[in-house]
Amino acid sequence: MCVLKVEKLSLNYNLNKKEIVAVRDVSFSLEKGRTVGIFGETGSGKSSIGLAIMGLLPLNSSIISGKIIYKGKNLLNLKEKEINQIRGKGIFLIMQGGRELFDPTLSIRQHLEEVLNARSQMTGEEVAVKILEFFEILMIEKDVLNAMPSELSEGTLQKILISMALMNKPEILIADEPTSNLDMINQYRVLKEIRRFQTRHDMGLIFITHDLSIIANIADDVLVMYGGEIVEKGDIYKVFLNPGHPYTKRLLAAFPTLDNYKKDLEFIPGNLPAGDNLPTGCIFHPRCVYCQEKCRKERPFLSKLADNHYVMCHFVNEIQQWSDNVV
Ligand SMILES: Nc1ncnc2c1ncn2[C@@H]1O[C@H](COP(=O)(O)OP(=O)(O)OP(=O)(O)O)[C@@H](O)[C@H]1O
Repeated sequence: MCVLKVEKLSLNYNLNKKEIVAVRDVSFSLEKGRTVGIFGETGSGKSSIGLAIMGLLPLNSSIISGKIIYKGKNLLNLKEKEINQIRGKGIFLIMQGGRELFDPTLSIRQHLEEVLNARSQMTGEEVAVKILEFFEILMIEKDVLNAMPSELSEGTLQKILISMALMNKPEILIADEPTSNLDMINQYRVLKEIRRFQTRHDMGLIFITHDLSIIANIADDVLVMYGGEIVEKGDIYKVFLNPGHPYTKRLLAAFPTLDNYKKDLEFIPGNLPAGDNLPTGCIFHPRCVYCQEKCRKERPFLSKLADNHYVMCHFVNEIQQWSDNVV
């Protein structure tokens, strides 16, 4: 069952009188109990999508077009009071940058009690038991409860944010780089716990990251973003095993594995285009080894490569046949 549908979302930022294109024509849907992984380099528009869903975009942003449908309503048309009722229990966002999200004058215990008391009828004792359950699973020391945010590391704060999110039992969790400050062991624990929780509560998960290995580990479907656009999307196995877009192909070729250990890794020359100076035609054409005249002039649209596998490239079928040693 579909729990969230994003349709042709486009949004810009205005900075020093310049229009910065952050997201262009992004569409996807999230099913109950499933995970959509949003992958992209820094600045490719991932966080802006999460903020748009939550109605938390900054004042210098503007939605150019699109819809975000949740329980039959377009979230983009809701008043602040209405969207406030959805935030937390309906859709919960774990944002990047843990420390700023905590009130420096409140202890961790006060933060967590606030979350649990606001959302349930639990007694003080039940709240304490619940908090300690999550702490144990996520390997957080009990003493942390009485600490102030300034006394804790970024990694611990990140794990506390994740506990807060899961305690809320949201229908949809948007996790924006939730494990970026954690070491491998903690990352593994947190991902495992999120997945366990997801299965138990049938939670829809949107997982935003620039780490391909995490996407491979957690996502059912993946959106590969480049310069604000989805250049490839679909079933994780199809995209990873048979990438259709030249950008995805290069990314996966640059992914370190034991097989290519110590070999020169492939890289993509050039940089992500600036949002106020997007290339004409295909957004990836200045960096594409397969670039043709048409790519410089015409913007491609997502076309179907297979069931639940779409690629935004004029020459997707030809590239599959062209010599692989170009990549
Ligand atoms: N408040 C803002 N004002 C102006 N431009 C912004 C603002 N927030 C984001 N941008 C620009 O919008 C584009 C998309 O940014 P966004 O943060 O959504 O990307 P991202 O893929 O999430 O990056 P990261 O992984 O670094 O968080 C970038 O060009 C970014 O510089």
